[in-house]
Amino acid sequence: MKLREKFFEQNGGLLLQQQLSSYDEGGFEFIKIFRAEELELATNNYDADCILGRGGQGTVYKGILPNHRVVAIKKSRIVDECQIEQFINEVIILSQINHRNVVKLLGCCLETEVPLLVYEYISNGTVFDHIHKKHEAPLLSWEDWLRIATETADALAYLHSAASIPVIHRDIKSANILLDDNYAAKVSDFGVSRLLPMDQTQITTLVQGTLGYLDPEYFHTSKLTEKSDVYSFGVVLVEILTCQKPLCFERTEEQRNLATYFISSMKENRIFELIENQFVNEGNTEQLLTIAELAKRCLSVRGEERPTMKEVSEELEGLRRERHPWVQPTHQEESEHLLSNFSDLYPISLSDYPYNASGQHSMESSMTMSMKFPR
Ligand SMILES: Nc1ncnc2c1ncn2[C@@H]1O[C@H](COP(=O)(O)OP(=O)(O)OP(=O)(O)O)[C@@H](O)[C@H]1O
Repeated sequence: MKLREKFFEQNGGLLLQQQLSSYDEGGFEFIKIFRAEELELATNNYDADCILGRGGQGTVYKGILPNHRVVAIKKSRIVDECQIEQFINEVIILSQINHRNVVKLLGCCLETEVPLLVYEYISNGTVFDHIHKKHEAPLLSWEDWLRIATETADALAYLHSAASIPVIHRDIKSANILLDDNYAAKVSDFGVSRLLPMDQTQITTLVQGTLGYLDPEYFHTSKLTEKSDVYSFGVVLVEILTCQKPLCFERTEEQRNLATYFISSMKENRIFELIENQFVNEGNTEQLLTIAELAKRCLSVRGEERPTMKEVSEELEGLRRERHPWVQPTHQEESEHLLSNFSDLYPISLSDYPYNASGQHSMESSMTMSMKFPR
């Protein structure tokens, strides 16, 4: 067997072909299979100067194809079975999705030692960088942030209900929302996303996600529903409103987890102490309060009390359409410690959720999880 064919098989090529044909007859047609040489040429042989970023799954390079199209190429880290699964998963999910606020997968390459994914290039970095690296560029206006939040909510509403098979993203965070030339939001990183069969409203899974954004109910029960993305989106909303990181060990214990700190500030009518000054100065305090209320509902401990992403997106869209009475001015700790803190912060009574779908006690499954630390 030729080396290319060996890698193709090793990289899950056959599995991918098989999976794609079982989901959607046309899915694979939109995805180009790149030759290894094409991508080597595009990235000047994966030159370090072309690196756009690094994530849990691997390194992302900027590349230029012979037709001058600029692309982002994700090169998986040393391959193990779990990463191959995440890789195939991302191809399958993204091949089903077509939305202006979801990053487009253009193709993949399987004939190399590690699999490669080729996306449209999104030029303006991540929401995380824009919020937390204010020294590098001025903070966008509140109006821009409201639009970015609305676009993200719209993409999630689409994933949950309008895509051919509902998709739960499972790792919504500001670092996974990219911004294009016009600062339009593009949801990315579908490595741990799940397709939700139509006849199932929840599935039991290994808990995946990023601390600070992770739905406490899902954390305790391992039962995955769309409402976990609603929770994580709520954290992103609070992150935008306050320009603070979801988890920060430099803050006092009661302020460490932004979501809980935000909720307690709401209860004590101290929310304007937390909201970014620039947004307050821009003038629409009523709108900021409405968004804070919406974020609070997204962060409800019980998933069933959270709104759907469709409701969230409609509410945000409604706010955007309102006429504005203002003018827009031109360390890492031990994971066990973290997880026990997380349980303390969200004291859900486990007796409320004693069993998961397979009848096991939910604690059992919440012991096995794949958790990321926010960068
Ligand atoms: N389509 C793209 N266009 C431009 N830059 C991108 C693109 N996709 C990813 N990046 C950059 O590469 C970085 C890492 O990408 P990504 O988060 O998808 O990798 P990952 O390995 O899946 O990470 P994670 O740990 O979140 O799973 C991003 O933070 C971003 O800076």
